[in-house]
Amino acid sequence: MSWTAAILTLFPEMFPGPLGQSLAGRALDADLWRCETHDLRSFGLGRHKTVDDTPCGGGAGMVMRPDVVDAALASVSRNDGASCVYLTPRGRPLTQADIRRYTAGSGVTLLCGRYEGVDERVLEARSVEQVSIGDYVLSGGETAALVLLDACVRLLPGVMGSAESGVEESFSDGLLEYPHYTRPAEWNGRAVPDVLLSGNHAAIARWRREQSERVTRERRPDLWAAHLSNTTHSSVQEG
Ligand SMILES: Nc1cc(-c2ccc3ccn(Cc4ccccn4)c3c2)[nH]n1
Repeated sequence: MSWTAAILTLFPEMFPGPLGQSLAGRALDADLWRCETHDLRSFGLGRHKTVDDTPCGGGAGMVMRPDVVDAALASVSRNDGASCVYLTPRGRPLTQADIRRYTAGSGVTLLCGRYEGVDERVLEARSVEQVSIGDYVLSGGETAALVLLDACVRLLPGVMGSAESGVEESFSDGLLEYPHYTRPAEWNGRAVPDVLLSGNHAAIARWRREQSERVTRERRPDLWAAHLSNTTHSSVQEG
C-alpha cells in the first residue's frame, strides 16, 4: 500500500491542492503516495451536523467537540502505528527529523482544526502529536498540513528524481544551505563568487561549508548552538 496521508478536515476540497501539481502531483498520479480526506462535518451532531460548541470557562470563538473529532479519528483505519498529528500554534516546532520519521512509516494522519482549536481531551486520549509549523497564527490547520505533506512527499522513494535539487540538502547536517548562483556570470553589476567558477571542487566545497556555517550563525543562532553541541559532542565521543 502506498504511503498514505489521512487528512481530517472541514475543508476536504483544499486537498491535494498545490500538492496535486508538479512532482507531488505526478507522484500522486503514479500512486507513489495517497491523499485520503475525511470530512469532519460528516461526524457532526444532529440535523445541522454540529462540530463545535462554546468554550468552557468563557472566551471568544468556538471549540471543536471531542466526541466529533474522536469519531472521525476512529474512522481512519490506521492501526499500523502511523503518527497522528494535530497542527496547532501551541505545538512543538516541526523538524526535518519529524518529517523523516513520518515518511519512514506507512503514512500519517493529520487532524486539521478550525475555530479556536480542538478540545484538549481528545488529543490527550489519542496521544495525538501537537506540532507547529511556525510562530504565527493561521486560520486553520489545513495550510499547515499542506506544508507538512509537501516536506514528506519530497522524501518518498521515487518522488525527487536525481535531476531535482538534493532530497534533503538543508538540515541534513543541521546547517542552513549555502547560497545558490547560476548564469549569467554577472547580473545587475553583481558577479558570481569567483570560487564557483574556478573548477576547484575542494575549494568550492570548502566555500559552501563556510557559507552554510556563516548563514546559520547569523540567521539561526538556535540551529548554530545545536550544531556546535552536536559537533563538540561527537568529537568528544570520538575521543
Ligand atoms: N503553526 C500554526 C498552526 C496554526 C493553526 C492550526 C490549527 C488551527 C485551528 C484554528 N486555528 C486558528 C487559531 C486561532 C486562535 C488561536 C489558535 N488557533 C489554527 C491555527 N497556526 N499556526
